[in-house]
Amino acid sequence: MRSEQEYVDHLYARVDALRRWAESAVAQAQVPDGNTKQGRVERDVRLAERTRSLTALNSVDGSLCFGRIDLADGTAHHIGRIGLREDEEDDPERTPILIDWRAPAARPFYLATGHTPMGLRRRRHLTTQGRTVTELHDEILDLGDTARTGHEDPSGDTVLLASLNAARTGRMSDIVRTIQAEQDRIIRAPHRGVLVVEGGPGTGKTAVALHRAAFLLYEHRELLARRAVLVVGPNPAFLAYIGEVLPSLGETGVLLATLGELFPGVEARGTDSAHAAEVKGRAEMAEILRLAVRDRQQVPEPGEPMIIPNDDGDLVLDWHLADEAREAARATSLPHNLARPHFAFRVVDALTAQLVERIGTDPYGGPNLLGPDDIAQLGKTIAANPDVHAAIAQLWPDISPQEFVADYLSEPTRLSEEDASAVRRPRTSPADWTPADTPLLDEAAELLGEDDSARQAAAEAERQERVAYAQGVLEVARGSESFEFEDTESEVLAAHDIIDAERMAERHEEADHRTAAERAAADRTWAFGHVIVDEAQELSPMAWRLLMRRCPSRSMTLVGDPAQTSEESGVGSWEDILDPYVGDRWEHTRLDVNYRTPTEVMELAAAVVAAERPGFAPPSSVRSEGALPWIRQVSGDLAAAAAEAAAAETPQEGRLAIIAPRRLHDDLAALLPGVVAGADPDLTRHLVLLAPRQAKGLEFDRVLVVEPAEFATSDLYVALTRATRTLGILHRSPLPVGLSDAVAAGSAERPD
Ligand SMILES: Nc1ncnc2c1ncn2[C@@H]1O[C@H](COP(=O)(O)OP(=O)(O)OP(=O)(O)O)[C@@H](O)[C@H]1O
Repeated sequence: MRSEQEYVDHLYARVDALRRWAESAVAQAQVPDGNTKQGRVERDVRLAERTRSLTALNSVDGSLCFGRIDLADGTAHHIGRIGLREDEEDDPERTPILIDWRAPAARPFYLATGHTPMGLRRRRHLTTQGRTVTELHDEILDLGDTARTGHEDPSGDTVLLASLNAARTGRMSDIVRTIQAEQDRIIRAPHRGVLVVEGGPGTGKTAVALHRAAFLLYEHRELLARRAVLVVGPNPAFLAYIGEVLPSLGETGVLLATLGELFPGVEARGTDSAHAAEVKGRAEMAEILRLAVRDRQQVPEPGEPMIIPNDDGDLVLDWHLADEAREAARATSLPHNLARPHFAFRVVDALTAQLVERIGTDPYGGPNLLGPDDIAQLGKTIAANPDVHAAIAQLWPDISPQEFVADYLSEPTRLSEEDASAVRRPRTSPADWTPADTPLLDEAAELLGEDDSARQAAAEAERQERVAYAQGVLEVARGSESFEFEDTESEVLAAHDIIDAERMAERHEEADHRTAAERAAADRTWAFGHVIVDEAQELSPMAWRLLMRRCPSRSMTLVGDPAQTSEESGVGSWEDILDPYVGDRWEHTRLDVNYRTPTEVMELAAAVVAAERPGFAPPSSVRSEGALPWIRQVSGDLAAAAAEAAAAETPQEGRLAIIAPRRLHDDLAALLPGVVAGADPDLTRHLVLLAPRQAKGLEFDRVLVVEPAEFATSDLYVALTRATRTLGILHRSPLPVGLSDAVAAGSAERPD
């Protein structure tokens, strides 16, 4: 133990020295090398890299080193959260003193067995508290080796079980010390495309997905630090629950978001009925919206032309003229807003021709009397006529995605009356956007085209200002001549002239210090380097369209469990989800061991699904609590009985969740001091009140399920599998069949 403590002390001394260095390096990196663009870019890259190193160094305090492998050749490596080498001054060879858990050399720590020792003699787990080594657990992998350390762990899973038995904190922690072999294979899977990780409750899908993100960031740092990784989770409480895992592994280039947060500028906090969410999520919505956009490209009715007053004579915008302009604009295949100038151009052109024809016709049949200059002048007047603009805006309006979707939802088309009335929503404030609207907004943005002309114009004006300033400084202004971009000669001259001025102007540009993840969050068209989707079974076809747009490389990890699907719009099969995007070029993996739920609880939960799906195979639990779940029938006030049971169950350490139908929440919250009913539960409290769907992905030491007959089967399965220790059920209505059968079979206790 002493020599391990000395080794760990040495590692921390190195971390402290590196941290001091990184702190001053970050300060230095803020100053650019020279004032060139190259200098600034290098400064930004250095700053990002050093800030990342500092974050990683700061994150390791407390559990820097957790393992050691002794090889058959007599060498040993310590394994930790980061890689460390000796200081160059002390050791010119810079010998590695700690191996990053993600490095290939660390792999045997996770994979070696007595059967396949991978060159190892021994595997050691170090447990530390702060910087102090408190326990050692050794596994002998070379069975012929008779040397003993006195720290042998014959079962080999003491450290794993200690971590599984630890009281929960309301925040998920990393599993880097105890990643199991089947999980390690997924975390490090070399597959570059879509990897599906399927597994029952508690099999570590979320943990594995997050560690895979950390691994990929290590393996492909160059690309992923620039493009960022997106992690999509089902709701904000879940994101808060998993939010500390990647920072604890020293990773920051990750954006955690719910579907409702993936359309920048819109906060989708509203809720839909199950029916409305299902309709909005259907694949057909893409075509329906496409046609709805076409509906916004209108023409006057035949025989009912628009008459536009004009100084040189009224203009007649009739069906024929508008239809030709519309066909020409549509033929560009550009999105609606980007095709609009083509429509406008055609209309103005045709109206000009109309006027030229009317004014300039030679009564004696000769050629038109107007010359090119007259015609150009007429065209300019028409193009500047506000009534012409208004007519064009009426026929082919410039629309934002928000306006368009709000309009569509206020008068839905191409849906059955039943579906239309489920989604119909009067145009009100933006606070009404729901997560199921986000993919519709995204689809609309694609169909309409990014209307960033105002932003571009502002940026261009700013750039021109900087250029003008720089030009003044450089004294390259050409007398009184101002830049005219209308004729080629001045354009060539202007372009030539401003090259130096532009370089100069760049020096005045503000550098963008945001991280890739921050920039990605604000940019709808950002292409992420890798996308991880948790609870992937819940997403609708329309949501998949959005996510696939965010990941053109199709480098994705999708984790989920079809048996836990609760959303009506969720896509049932991986084939159905993926076929439209990657055909059959995706890989499927399974996790079959449940690390969360004790055997007794899992058995009861599995009975609920098996009642509907005979032959259902649940994951097998890695441990047992020795206590059967209890089920109690209440004849009086259910909320009062639940509050009483909760008070008796609330642990000193760890967390208790009451999972109850929403209709009981207000009554329960009134009876339980400090408990809040609401959409955004605080999971760090000792007692948490949740509706079944809010419990998705979460876990608690103890769980109390109230009135299970009111839950859909998949929701009940989720609720029953949240407990790491004990489960109790209270009900007034008769139990669902699966549960009553399980009680009859002796899988639960029935206390009086
Ligand atoms: N190798 C491991 N070492 C320690 N703990 C682990 C390991 N694998 C999983 N766990 C723990 O098991 C619990 C369940 O893991 P996780 O939430 O990732 O499962 P899941 O498959 O996503 O479950 P669900 O489908 O119910 O959301 C977590 O507390 C996690 O930390």
